[in-house]
Amino acid sequence: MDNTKGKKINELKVGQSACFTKTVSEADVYNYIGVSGDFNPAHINEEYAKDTTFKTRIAHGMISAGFISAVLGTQLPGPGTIYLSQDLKFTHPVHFGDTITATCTVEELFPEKNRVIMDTVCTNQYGETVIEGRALVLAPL
Ligand SMILES: C[C@@H](O)CC(=O)SCCNC(=O)CCNC(=O)[C@H](O)C(C)(C)COP(=O)(O)OP(=O)(O)OC[C@H]1O[C@@H](n2cnc3c(N)ncnc32)[C@H](O)[C@@H]1OP(=O)(O)O
Repeated sequence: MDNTKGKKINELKVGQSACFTKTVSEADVYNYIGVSGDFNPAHINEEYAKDTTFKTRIAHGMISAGFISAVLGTQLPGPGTIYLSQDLKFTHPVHFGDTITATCTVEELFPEKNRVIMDTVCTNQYGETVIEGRALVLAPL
C-alpha cells in the first residue's frame, strides 16, 4: 500500500466511507494539552469537574474531532487531502476510556473545483453520536 497517495476526485463516489477507532485515554488528554495549551479544568481537575454538567472530567472535544482529520488525511480521500472547512456539533461528552469511531462519508463532489463535502460523525462504544458535522476538503492531486 502506498501511504502517500490519496484518492483523486475522479476516484471518489458519493456514499464511500471510511472510519478510524480509538479509545480516548487520560494520556491522550494530557498530550493534547501539551499540543494545544488548552488546560481547561473541565479536563484535568476532578474536584472542579464534580460541579459541572458532566459531574466528572471529560475529554476535549477536539481530540475526537482530530480523529475525523485522521480519516480524511490518511484514508478518504487520504494522503494529500487539504482541509478547507469543518463544522462540528458536540452532542455528547467523551469520558476517559470511551472508544470513539470517526466515520467520514463522501456526500457531494465538485470535480470542477476538486472539492468534496464529507459527512463527518463520531460515535462512542454505545453507538451514541458525540460529534456530528461536515467537512469541505480539497481532494489530493
Ligand atoms: C473548550 C474545551 O476545553 C472544552 C471542551 O472541549 S468540552 C468537550 C466537548 N463538548 C462536549 O462534550 C459537550 C457535549 N454535548 C452535550 O453533552 C450536550 O449537547 C449538552 C449536555 C451540552 C446539551 O444537551 P441537552 O441538555 O440534552 O440539550 P437539549 O437536547 O435539552 O437541547 C437544549 C437546546 O440546546 C441545543 N443544543 C444542545 N446541544 C447542542 C450542541 N452540542 N450544539 C448546539 N446546540 C445544542 C438544542 O438544540 C436545544 O436548542 P433549542 O433551541 O432549545 O431547541
